[in-house]
Amino acid sequence: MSLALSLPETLARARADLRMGVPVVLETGTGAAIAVAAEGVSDSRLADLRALGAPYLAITTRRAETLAARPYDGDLARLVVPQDADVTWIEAVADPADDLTHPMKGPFRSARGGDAACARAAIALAKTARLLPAALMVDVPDAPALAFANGLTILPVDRAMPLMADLAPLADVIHARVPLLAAENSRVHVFRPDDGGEEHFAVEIGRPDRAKPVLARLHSACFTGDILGSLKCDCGPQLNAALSQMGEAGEGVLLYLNQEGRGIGHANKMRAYSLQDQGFDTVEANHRLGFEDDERDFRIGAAILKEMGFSSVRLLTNNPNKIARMTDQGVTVTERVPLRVGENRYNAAYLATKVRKSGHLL
Ligand SMILES: Nc1nc2c(ncn2[C@@H]2O[C@H](COP(=O)(O)OP(=O)(O)OP(=O)(O)O)[C@@H](O)[C@H]2O)c(=O)[nH]1
Ligand SMILES: [Zn+2]
Repeated sequence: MSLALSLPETLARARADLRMGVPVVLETGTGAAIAVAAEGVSDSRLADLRALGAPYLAITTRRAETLAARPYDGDLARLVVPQDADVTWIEAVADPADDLTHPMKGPFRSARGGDAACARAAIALAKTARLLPAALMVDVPDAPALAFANGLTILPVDRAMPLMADLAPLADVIHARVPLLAAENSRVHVFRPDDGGEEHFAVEIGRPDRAKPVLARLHSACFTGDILGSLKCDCGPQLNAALSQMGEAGEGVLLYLNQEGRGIGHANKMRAYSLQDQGFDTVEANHRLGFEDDERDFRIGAAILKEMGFSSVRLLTNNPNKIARMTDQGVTVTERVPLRVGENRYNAAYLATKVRKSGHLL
């Protein structure tokens, strides 16, 4: 018997550590580093890291582009933290909130050469923890000793990265009848991934015939639009229209995927909204934060559909990327059913940006 943690368990713990501001030790076969999330880093943590060596800040190339810093590592840059830099410097590099009022003055010095695998893993972890994609790090020679002496999680990067890239298996934990305003004969299913990540929901309306294409919607969580009735997007009206359409047809399946803010998490979506108040559009705001414009993983939607026995769909969407991703994953899209509702004076520019930059269909 062994009580040692499995790799998925260690990964889940590392993610939780980063969210709490706790350092994580990352190890490859040839090197190791200690990392903390840049978001909310404290003076004492910075001092702890300085005591171990020369700290650097790993950021994505998207963020580096805004800062005019050199990304020598392809998808990321490792910025050398100047001797006199304090936590406000780290926050200002990681978070674009004050880019316009207090532009960061470079030149930034990027590390070149060496292995960026630990930095890449730290950024991937920060993203899955729904934090800003930036990590304060120091290379350390004796990672196991450091982790053991301080009770820190130690993550083997070479095995963790493929695991993070894989789709975590999802289990249909429970389903129960929930009569909805739009459709009384409805059931809600809860799907739980085995990596400790977010649960997702499926609303099954009626008893759709698994042998025929089902009217389906892949809805991404939008707290502001779905719950608060925000006028900045079209999510709430789309959710209600999709459910009504399925109710009228007597059957359908709506997946409620907990990928808030196109997969960047709610705090980051609010950061993006704050940048939009400064004049950036939805795509530019994501990029300034260091994210791609869409960080969602649509394999989850396809996996849930298949798990429920659906292999072909009539998909309610204006997003051709969703159709492509379903097709890639072996779900046949027999028809695109347009879903254009809820345009108003606050979201007109947002919807136009999605058509212009994200390929959305009118
Ligand atoms: N990052 C970010 N996310 C946003 C913004 N506005 C809305 N969202 C999120 O975008 C997602 C909207 O997803 P969907 O309704 O599936 O929209 P879509 O990809 O345009 O596809 P269709 O609606 O199917 O055409 C939700 O997760 C929202 O929280 C924004 O300005 N920035
Ligand atoms: Zn929305």
